[in-house]
Amino acid sequence: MLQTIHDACQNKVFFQVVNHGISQRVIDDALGSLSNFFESAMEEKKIFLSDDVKKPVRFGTSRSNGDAGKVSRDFIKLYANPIEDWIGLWPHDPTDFRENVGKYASEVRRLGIDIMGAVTESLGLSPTYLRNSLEQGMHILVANTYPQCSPTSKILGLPPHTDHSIITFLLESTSGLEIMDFTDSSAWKSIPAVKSTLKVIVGNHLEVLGNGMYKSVFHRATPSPRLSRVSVASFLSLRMGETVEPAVELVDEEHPQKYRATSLDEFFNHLSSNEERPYIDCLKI
Ligand SMILES: O=C(O)CCC(=O)C(=O)O
Ligand SMILES: [Fe+2]
Repeated sequence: MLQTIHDACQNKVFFQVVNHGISQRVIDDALGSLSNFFESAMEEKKIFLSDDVKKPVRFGTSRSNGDAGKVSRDFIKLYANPIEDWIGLWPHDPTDFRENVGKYASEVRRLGIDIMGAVTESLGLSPTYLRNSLEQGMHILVANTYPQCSPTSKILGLPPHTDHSIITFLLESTSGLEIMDFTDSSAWKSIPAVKSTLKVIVGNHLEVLGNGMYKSVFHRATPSPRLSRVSVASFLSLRMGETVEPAVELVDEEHPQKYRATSLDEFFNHLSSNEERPYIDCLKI
C-alpha cells in the first residue's frame, strides 16, 4: 500500500479511498443537510456572508466573470477542529445541520489522520510524524454548490487552483472535479464520481513538508449538465501559527531545501494580500 500511495502522490498527485469506514448514511445525511442549507432563502445564508478569510463560519457566493471565465459557486466554510469549539457557530437551519455535518466532519478527520500516517511513511518518514500536529491542527470544511449548467455555457464552478492544506479529502454528490495532467500535454482530466468514494488531494503544505517529492495538484470544478452539484472539501492542516517546512530527513546535499517554512496563518495573509503569484510559488527557494 505504501508504494501505491507513493506512486499516486509522486506521479499522479491524486488518489481515491474506498471502503474507508464512513457509512453511506453519514455521507448522505451530511450531503442532504448541506443541500438543504444551500437551498434555503438567501436571507438565512446572508447572516454568514463575510469577506474576512479567517472567519470560522463564512458563506460566500461568486457569480463573477473573471480571467478564468464565468464562475458560479456558493460555499460555506466551517472551522471543524476542535469541533466543540466551533459547532455552536455553525448554521442551525436546517435543524439537523450541526449533527449531520458534524458527524461527517469528525469521521473524515479521523480517517484523514490515519491516512496521513501512511502518507508520511510513504515519504520515508515515521507514520506518526505529523500525528500530534494534525490532532491539534486545523480542519476547515468547505462545502461548495454549483448550479446545473449546460456544457455550452462555458461556466466554471471553481477556477484552477492548488489547495493550501497538508491534504484535502473531497466528497461529492456527482462528478465535476477535473485534474491537470501534466504528463499528458497539460490536459484537464475529469475524474468521475464513484459513490462513497473520497478523493484525496495533496496540498501545498505537504509539497513543502516532502521538499517537493509530492506536488500539490492543479484542479478545478465544472458544474454538472444534469444536476446541481455539492462537494465537500475537508482541508487538514497544522495549527494556525505552527510552521511547516521540509522534513530534515528529506534534505541533503543531493536534495537541497526547495521551500522555506510557512504556516496556515501565512496562507491566509497571502489570500487577503495583493500578491498575484500563487502561494506555493512564494514559498519556493
Ligand atoms: O468541487 C470540487 O470538486 C472541488 C472543490 C475544491 O477544489 C476546493 O474546495 O478546494
Ligand atoms: Fe481545491
